[in-house]
Amino acid sequence: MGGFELGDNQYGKAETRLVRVDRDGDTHAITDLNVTTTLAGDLAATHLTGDNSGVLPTDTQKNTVYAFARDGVGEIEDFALRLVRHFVTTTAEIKQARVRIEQYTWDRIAATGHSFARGAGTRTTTATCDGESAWVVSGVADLVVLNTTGSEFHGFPRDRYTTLPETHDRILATAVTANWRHASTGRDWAQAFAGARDRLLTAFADTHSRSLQQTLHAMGERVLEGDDDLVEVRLALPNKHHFLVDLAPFGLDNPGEVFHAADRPYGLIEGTVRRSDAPDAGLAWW
Ligand SMILES: O=c1[nH]c(=O)c2[nH]c(=O)[nH]c2[nH]1
Repeated sequence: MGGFELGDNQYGKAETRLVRVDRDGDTHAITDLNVTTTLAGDLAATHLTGDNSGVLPTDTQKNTVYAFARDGVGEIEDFALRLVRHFVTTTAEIKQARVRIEQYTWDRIAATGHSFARGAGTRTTTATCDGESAWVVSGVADLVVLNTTGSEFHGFPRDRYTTLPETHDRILATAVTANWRHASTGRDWAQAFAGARDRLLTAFADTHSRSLQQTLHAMGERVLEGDDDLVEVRLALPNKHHFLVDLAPFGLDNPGEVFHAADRPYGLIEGTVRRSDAPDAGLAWW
């Protein structure tokens, strides 16, 4: 029986979610990245003896991504190059570095200089029938939107477990799931969808938000206001938290530019807006 030997190995920080905001007066730009760093080199010691003297922590790799973003990101190729060159030149044992970056592209929502949508979302519908009547619900899922300003959250109750600071200016981001109930079963569905989606986007963008709940209601009202055939809209809005990264440990300030786009947990805000004289929903929501 032979012995064992250490084979290929590498390590790093997967999926550091970085959002950078560049503010030029009232016109903002966002760079939204998913960054994975991978390092390899003379790392036998940690595997065989637990000697970590050559192991640049994955936490440090994540911090480096955020700290480098303080100087601006630019093209992702340049940002990735800056990082790999840094990693192979600062820790002697690290001989190879790989930085993979996914960049999520956002479109501007025309209403403001600080509102963005990531993709068009997914169009959805549910039709139901009980043998006599039929109902149609249409909607959109995964319509990801973000405001870089125009969002506050304060005035909430505090108890011994409350740590959340009051904020008068935060990033507000959500992935909209919205479903609207039609009164009729025959109409120009494509036009109705385009209109409702557009009104969701503009209401999100031009509502100065004091809570996501308030924004939800404004979006629901806007959907109904623009289309007499729509009688009820149900919305589910995850609050996709963006936390300002503390760059002070690296001697850097962070005036609202570099954010950690957190994945979980998230606030989940749900609500319905309906016309006071909406007809009975029947099986519409079944
Ligand atoms: O818009 C918000 N609504 C909340 O209910 C809430 N709760 C929280 O922690 N942050 C926020 N933000």
